[in-house]
Amino acid sequence: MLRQATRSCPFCQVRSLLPQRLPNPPQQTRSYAQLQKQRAPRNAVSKFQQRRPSRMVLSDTVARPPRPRASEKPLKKKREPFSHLNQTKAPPFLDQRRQQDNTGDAFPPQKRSGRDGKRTSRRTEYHALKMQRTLHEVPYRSRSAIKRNIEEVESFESLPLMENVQKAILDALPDLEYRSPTPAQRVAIPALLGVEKASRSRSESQKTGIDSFLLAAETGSGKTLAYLLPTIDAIKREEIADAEEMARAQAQKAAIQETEKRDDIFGLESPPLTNAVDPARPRAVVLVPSAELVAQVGAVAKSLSHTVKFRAAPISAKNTPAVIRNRLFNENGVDMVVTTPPLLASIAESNPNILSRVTHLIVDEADSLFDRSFKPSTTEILEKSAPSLKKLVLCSATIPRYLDKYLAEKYPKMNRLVTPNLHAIPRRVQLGVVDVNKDPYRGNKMLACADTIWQIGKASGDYDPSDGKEATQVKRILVFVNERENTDEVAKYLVSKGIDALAFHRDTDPNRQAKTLASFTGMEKAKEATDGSKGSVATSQASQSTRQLPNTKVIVTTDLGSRGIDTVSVRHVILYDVPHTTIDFIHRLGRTGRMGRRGRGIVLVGRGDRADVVKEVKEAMFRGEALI
Ligand SMILES: Nc1ncnc2c1ncn2[C@@H]1O[C@H](COP(=O)(O)OP(=O)(O)OP(=O)(O)O)[C@@H](O)[C@H]1O
Repeated sequence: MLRQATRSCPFCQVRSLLPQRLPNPPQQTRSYAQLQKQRAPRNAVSKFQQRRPSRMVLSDTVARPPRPRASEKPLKKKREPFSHLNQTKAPPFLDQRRQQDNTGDAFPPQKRSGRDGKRTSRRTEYHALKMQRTLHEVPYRSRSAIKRNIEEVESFESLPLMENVQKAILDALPDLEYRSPTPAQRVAIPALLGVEKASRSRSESQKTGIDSFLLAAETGSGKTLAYLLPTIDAIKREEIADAEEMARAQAQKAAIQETEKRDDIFGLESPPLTNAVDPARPRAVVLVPSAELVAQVGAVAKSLSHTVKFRAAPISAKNTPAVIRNRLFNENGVDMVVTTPPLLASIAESNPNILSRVTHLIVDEADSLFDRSFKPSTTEILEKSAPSLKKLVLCSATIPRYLDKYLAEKYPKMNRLVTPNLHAIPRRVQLGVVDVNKDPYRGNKMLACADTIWQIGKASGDYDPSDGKEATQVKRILVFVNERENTDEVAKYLVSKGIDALAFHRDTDPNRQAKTLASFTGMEKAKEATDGSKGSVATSQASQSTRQLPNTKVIVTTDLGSRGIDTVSVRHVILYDVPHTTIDFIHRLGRTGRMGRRGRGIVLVGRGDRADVVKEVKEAMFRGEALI
């Protein structure tokens, strides 16, 4: 009993009262803090951490070139909490700094961090987000340097793009009176055109013949044009160079034939040279993860091709074999193919020549395309196109650590093009939180979701700062759930509450999908304005309910709807489930507030949801900081 009492009370000093024969257990001498540690070891992980998919973690070194290998760098001593005490010699860096600094002040007022020991401004610590370890940190010093550099690019005219490519920009951005490049475009276009060719990249291209780029920029920042414009410019220049080369070769051949003909009077006349194009051998390939993105990027490429005159072939598994064949094996040839990796890899198996002329390979949404499901087909295409490849561009709004690590190993000299706001959600997007556990919902999330949609729908028209006028009458709301199985269930419930809602997932009927998305991506907007139709797909479903919410359309979707889709008309995003990672937060909230517009995200926090994570995301958004 006595021993038990002493064990349970760490401060108890009655150990000496114990009889000698009882062995003195070592833990009795430990402090309370030590006992606490013993109960909850430092490296213990919470249930949430155990469940967290370890690969979905954002990299904190996107902007930096990879570290030297272990064999190249000196071994660093591990830092213990009290390791700075009991030292008999000042560390060498302290001596050096003291020598440099005449004041002798060895400890600057600001926190020093980063591998290079440069001064960074003190930023807020996000503990819950740190547990998720999902966000990238670009030092604020680097962000300012990038900002200063991109300020020099004021307009598209100042970029060395070909004249007709400059003109084509008007076709790609038709509704805008004043067009200036976005930060992503200011960073990427000069680098991809070779104006700001980093020395690292140059030395690599001399070795391998491939210039590799990683374009990491926030959602809705115009990455599509950032890679399409320089690619189209390059393939047009190649085309001109090839035509000149061909003309020269033909002239040479004709001259040789002429002399041979003069010398050989009995020889047969050789057949005339044909200028037939080689079908299905594109110069550029754009890889994207979904058929919806194929259609979207294909539409931008097509809009540019009206002025520049090049042939773009968007092909996906949603097209019929006949359509794919016609687009790919066009008798006039094809310059750019926009597709998904599995489809192109399967075509390349039966037609190995298809990748034999590719000089530009763009991997959009690179974090998805280098994830487990797409990686085999993406790398296969990369390997097959390597002999002719000149430029490899990887592009994404989020760079997880597994991708950063993979790229550092595979392309150590990769040119990293990062925008100042990477991994931050724009401040013009507000985040609201609905506590589902409170009245009137009392844990009923579906009710909370329906009520939130009704409140948005009934509110008077939003003011659209980009238009300078009242926003469109129809309000479009995206609801994100974590599991695909829940999309139908939630959509059904919303319909029963008089809301025009649709589930959008991989198995949705393609025609219905296309129609629904068109209304959210702004393609149907013009039609609506002219014929006054609401373009609703689910109106008939909604009409079953007695009370109807007018002029509001809702799509209930998963990550499928969060990747790359340019939902310009969406002003409200509801996060029905708290996203598992900050990567998902960025992509889902990234569907609103695109390209300078304002937006609102609403998170429904129920039982078991990480309210602490939501709180820190909200704080980071308010401060305009990266979600680290
Ligand atoms: N320079 C510009 N000025 C105004 N609008 C632009 C400009 N460049 C692109 N846009 C528009 O911005 C919107 C978003 O572009 P885009 O889809 O390329 O973004 P993104 O960076 O790829 O987004 P995400 O990461 O979500 O895929 C599009 O509607 C596009 O037309």
